[in-house]
Amino acid sequence: MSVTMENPEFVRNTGLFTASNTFPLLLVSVISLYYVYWRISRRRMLELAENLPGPKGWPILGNALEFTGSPHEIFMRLYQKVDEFGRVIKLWIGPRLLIFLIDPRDVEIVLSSYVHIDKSPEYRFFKPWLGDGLLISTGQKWRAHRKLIAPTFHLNVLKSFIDLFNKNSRETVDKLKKEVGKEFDCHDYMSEATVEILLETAMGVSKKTQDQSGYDYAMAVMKLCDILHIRQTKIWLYSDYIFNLTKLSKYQASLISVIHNLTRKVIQKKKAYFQEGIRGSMAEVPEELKMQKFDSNVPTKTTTVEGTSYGQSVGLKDDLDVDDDVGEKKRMAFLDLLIEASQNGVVINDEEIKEQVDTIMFEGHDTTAAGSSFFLCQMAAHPEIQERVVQELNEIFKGSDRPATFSDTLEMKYLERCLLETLRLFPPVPIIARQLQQDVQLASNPKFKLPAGATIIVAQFGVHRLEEYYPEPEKFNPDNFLPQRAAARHYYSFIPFSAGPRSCVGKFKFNNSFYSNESKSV
Ligand code: HEM
Repeated sequence: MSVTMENPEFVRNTGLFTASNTFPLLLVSVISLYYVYWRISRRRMLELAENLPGPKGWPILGNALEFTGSPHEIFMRLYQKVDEFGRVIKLWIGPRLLIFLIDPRDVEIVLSSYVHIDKSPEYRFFKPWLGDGLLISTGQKWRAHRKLIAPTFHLNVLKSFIDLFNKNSRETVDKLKKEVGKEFDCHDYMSEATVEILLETAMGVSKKTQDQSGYDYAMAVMKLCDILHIRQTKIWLYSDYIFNLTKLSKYQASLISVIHNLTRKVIQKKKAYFQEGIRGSMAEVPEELKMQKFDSNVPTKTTTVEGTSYGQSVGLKDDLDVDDDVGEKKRMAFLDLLIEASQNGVVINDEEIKEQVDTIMFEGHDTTAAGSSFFLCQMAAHPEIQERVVQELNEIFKGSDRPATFSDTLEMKYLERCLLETLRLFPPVPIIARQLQQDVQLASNPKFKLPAGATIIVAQFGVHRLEEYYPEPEKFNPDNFLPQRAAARHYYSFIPFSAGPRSCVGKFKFNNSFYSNESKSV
C-alpha cells in the first residue's frame, strides 16, 4: 500500500482529518484569512501608525501585555513611556490602535475640533448607568442637549446658590470636627458634601427629603467606577457576553440600582414641585446664613478680576455655548430647566432627563470630591502654603464668622492659585479619549499623522508635567498660576476640564473674560 494522502485507507488509519483535528486547522485558516483581510482593510491606518513612536508589540496581541496589573500600575507604566518615546506614543491592543498625546500643540488640534468630538468605545461601559447622557452621547443629540444644559451652569446661576454653598460647607466642617487629631479619609466627607450640594443646587431638592444619604450614593458610585476601570483595562472583559458571566456584572447591577434609585426619586420629587408651580431649590437656608444680609452689592454680571490667574490665561478655543448678551438674563437651574423643556417634548423626554440627571450627579460630584480632597491633602503636606491661605482668609473676614459672599471669593486669589495648582498636579480626570473620524496632521512633528479610526488619549497628567511650562513640575507651586505666568503659557498646557467644544460644562469660572472670547456655538 502506498503511503499517500490520496489513499483513504491511510487517511482513516492515521486519523489525519478527524473532527478533532479539522477544527484547529479550520480555526487557524479563518484567523489567518481574517488577519490578511484586516491588514488590507486597515492598510492606511497601519502605514500611518508605522511612523509613530511606541514600544514593539507581539503578533496579534500587540502591546496588550502592557495592560496587566492594577489600573494604577497600568497608568504609571504607560506614563513612564514618555521618557522612552516622547510626546506621541502608539500602542496596539490587538487590532485597536491607541495614541497618547501630551504636547499642547497636538492636544489643541484634537480638542479644539468640532469633528473629533466622538468619545472612544470604552465609554460605552458607562451606558447601563448613564445611558446616552452628555458625557457619552454624540451627534445631534449631544449638540441639542449641550446647548440646553451648558447655560444652567453659567456663573449667574452659580451665584444664586451661594447660600446653599455656605450652609453645606458649614455642615461639612461640623462633621469634620469629630476627626480632629485623628487620621481619616477626607475623600469620604468631600464625596458626601459634593453629592448633597448637587442635590440642593442643580437638582433643587432638599437633601433632608431624600431617604438615601449622599454618602451611600457616593460610595456606590466609587465602587461602580472601580468596576468600570477594571473593564477598561482588562481586554477580556470588553465583551458584554463574557462580562455578563462574571460576578462583577451582578455586583455592577446592584450598584446601579442604588444609584438609579436616588436619581429616580429626585426627578419624581422635582416634578411634583413643578406641578404645584414651585420653581427653584426647595432646600432651606437658615436666616443667619442668607447672603443678601452681608453682600447687598452682589454683582449680577461677572467682572474681570485682576490677579485671578486662570482668568488671565483665557484663550479663544473654548465654547461653553454661552452668548455674551444672555449674561444679564435670569437663568434657570439645571433640573428646573430640563423639566420645563420636556413639557413640549421636543428637545428632551423623560428618559433623557433621567440620563442627564445621572450624568450631572456623577460628573458633578466625583470630580469635585477628588479635586477638593487632593487640595486638602496638599494643604496638609505644605503647612507653610496652608498658612498663607489662612492669612488671606483672615484678611478678608477680619475675624468675623459671617458666611462668604461672592465678592469675597474674588479676593481669594492665593487660594485660587492653590486650587489650580492642585488641578495641575492631580487632575481628577487624568486622561480623556476620543475616537478619530479623520486623519489628523500633528503640529509637533510634520512626519506624524494620526490615522482615522485610532483612539486618541489626551493625557492631562503628562501635559501638566511638561518642564518647559512648569519648572520643577513635580513641586506644588501655586505661583505657577501667577497671572503673568499663566498668560504666557500655551492655553492647552493646562486642561483639567478638557478644552474646546466638548470641555466640561461645570468648569472653573471666575470672570467674564473667561466667556467673552468664546465665539462659536454648537
Ligand atoms: C474639579 C471639577 C471638575 C473637573 C476636573 C472636570 C473635568 C472634566 C473633564 C476633563 C471633562 C471631559 C471628559 C471627556 O472628554 O471625557 C468633563 C466633562 C464633563 N463635565 Fe466636568 N469636571 C469637573 C466638574 C464638573 C461639574 C461640577 C459638573 C456639573 C455639575 C461637570 C459636568 C460635566 C459634564 C456634563 C461633562 C460632559 C460634557 C460633554 O461631553 O459635553 N463637571 N469634565
